[in-house]
Amino acid sequence: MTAQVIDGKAFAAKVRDKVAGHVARLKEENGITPGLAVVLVGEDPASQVYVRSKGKQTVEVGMNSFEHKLAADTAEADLLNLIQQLNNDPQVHGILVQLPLPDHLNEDLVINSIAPEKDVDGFHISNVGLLGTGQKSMVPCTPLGCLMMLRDHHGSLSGMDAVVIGRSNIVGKPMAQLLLGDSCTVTIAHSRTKDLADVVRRADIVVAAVGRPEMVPGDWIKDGATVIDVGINRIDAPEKGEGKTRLVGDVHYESAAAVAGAITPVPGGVGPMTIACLLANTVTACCRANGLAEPEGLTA
Ligand SMILES: NC(=O)C1=CN([C@@H]2O[C@H](COP(=O)(O)OP(=O)(O)OC[C@H]3O[C@@H](n4cnc5c(N)ncnc54)[C@H](OP(=O)(O)O)[C@@H]3O)[C@@H](O)[C@H]2O)C=CC1
Ligand SMILES: Nc1nc(=O)c2c([nH]1)NC[C@@H]1CN(c3ccc(C(=O)N[C@@H](CCC(=O)O)C(=O)O)cc3)C=[N+]21
Repeated sequence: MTAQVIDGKAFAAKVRDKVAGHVARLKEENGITPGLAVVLVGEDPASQVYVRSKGKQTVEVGMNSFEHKLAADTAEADLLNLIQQLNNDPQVHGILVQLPLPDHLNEDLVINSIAPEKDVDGFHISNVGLLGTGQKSMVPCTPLGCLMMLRDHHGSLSGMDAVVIGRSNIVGKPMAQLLLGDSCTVTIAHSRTKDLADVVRRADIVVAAVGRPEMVPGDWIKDGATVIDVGINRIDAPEKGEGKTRLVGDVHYESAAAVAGAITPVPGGVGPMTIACLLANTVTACCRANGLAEPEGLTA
């Protein structure tokens, strides 16, 4: 089977259009402009690229973007103070603290200091608990984007065998919760999993979120399975010229695309959906904060 390519870039553009429509209505009918605050600590080049891209897309859909860039050696108390200010600022409906944080900062403490209703990443312990118990929450952007693409492709996911490779708090675990919520039979694999190849071969849906370039080969994929590749790995690309690099996923794309039913590419798959879902979560947060009806089709 040759896989259908799931075009995350095109899907993300549609999600952003919907978001822009809701933003326009909020402005016109309610006089409210949704606002997203992004906090970046330090100068990690990849993080700087993501933050710039988020800011640009936030403005493009008509929302306010507030960027806070702090020095790498910022004291924890100063960061917590800034978050407190943003929590209290009625212009700010969503807060994102870019991860990873420098080592001297306690990531859990920082994330849990964000007001849960403004936690558009869905990383706060309240949101994690709400998601785990099937209650209304803020859903982490990357897994939400994956779920939207899966639902769009399959309609119902009920009864499907899903394998999530990776158990991080930001991707693997919430992804597994969402798939369970849609009645998949879910397996979570990780670095201690025995016979990973055999586990993956049983899956109708494979979500790879590991951070190891091209570690999942095509011969692990069941014929016709749907493959969602979350990995973003920059590797050397001497074929493009000296010192050049390129992005690859956690799945070996060519061999997997030869057997899968559908597959997301890297780049142009999950990545763009992550940012689109961040914007969607910000509109959702804004509507909830103002007691307005939630936008349809933008939440889990
Ligand atoms: N597209 C997007 O929007 C986003 C992409 N990413 C990308 O997704 C990938 C994963 O990110 P993240 O979840 O933060 O990563 P983490 O490093 O936090 O987690 C990686 C997971 O993979 C598991 N793992 C590591 N090695 C193996 C192995 N050999 N076999 C099976 N499992 C293994 C680890 O297991 P264990 O727990 O046992 O150590 C861990 O659970 C990265 O490439 C990241 O860049 C991340 C966020 C957003
Ligand atoms: N608090 C927090 N929330 C996050 O959601 C978060 C984070 N911290 N830290 C880092 C990871 C990573 N992440 C990505 C977002 C978009 C792309 C993306 O748009 N990728 C493009 C390619 C971009 C490029 O060319 O480098 C694509 O896949 O097509 C990738 C990765 C969000 N993360």
